Amino acid sequence: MGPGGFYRPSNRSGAKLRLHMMCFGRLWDPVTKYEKSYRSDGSAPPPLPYEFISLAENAIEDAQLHMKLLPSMLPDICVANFYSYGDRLGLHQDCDEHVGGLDRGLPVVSVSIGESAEFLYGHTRDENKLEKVLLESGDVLIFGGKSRRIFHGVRRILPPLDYIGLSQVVKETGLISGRLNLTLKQFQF
Ligand SMILES: O=C(O)CCC(=O)C(=O)O
Ligand SMILES: [Fe+2]
Repeated sequence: MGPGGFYRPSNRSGAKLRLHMMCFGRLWDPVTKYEKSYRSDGSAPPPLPYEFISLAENAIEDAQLHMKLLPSMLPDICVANFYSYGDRLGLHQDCDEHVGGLDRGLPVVSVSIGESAEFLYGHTRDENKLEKVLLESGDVLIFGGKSRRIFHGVRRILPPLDYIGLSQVVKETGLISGRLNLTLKQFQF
């Protein structure tokens, strides 16, 4: 893709991540975190689409019906990750946002579209003690409150489904085979 589109970022060691990424609303990068406004290709992130904001707000409102203690959150950043079959994301915490928001447990809203993923999470880095959940197309995962700093990662993307097995949303958007994840967060606090 051209400037500002999906790219493979590098981590501190210089190794490329096993996924493609782009940001909306605000720039985040594994090395420079939230420090820069422009990518090395000179591009600034496109604004956060209104539809992304309302999706996150609606998801949180729905979750609050079941979990009254879950704080509200107004997203100002979306990290979009695209995983091809064979891609993955190592264990990490999302903790580069403003510490005030982290301490208050402002939730992360994570939307999955396309192929399914094995998502690991827990309060430890020890892979053997982590929980596993299958994230399928259309799933919305929320982690906030005391779980805002959980370790998490994508262990693997499941093999591509045949066309009939793909969800309506994937057929309608013409998404190529793979998994799109939208992670919505509030940086500013
Ligand atoms: O793809 C996912 O489900 C997780 C993405 C993620 O954890 C991140 O971008 O920080
Ligand atoms: Fe994350």
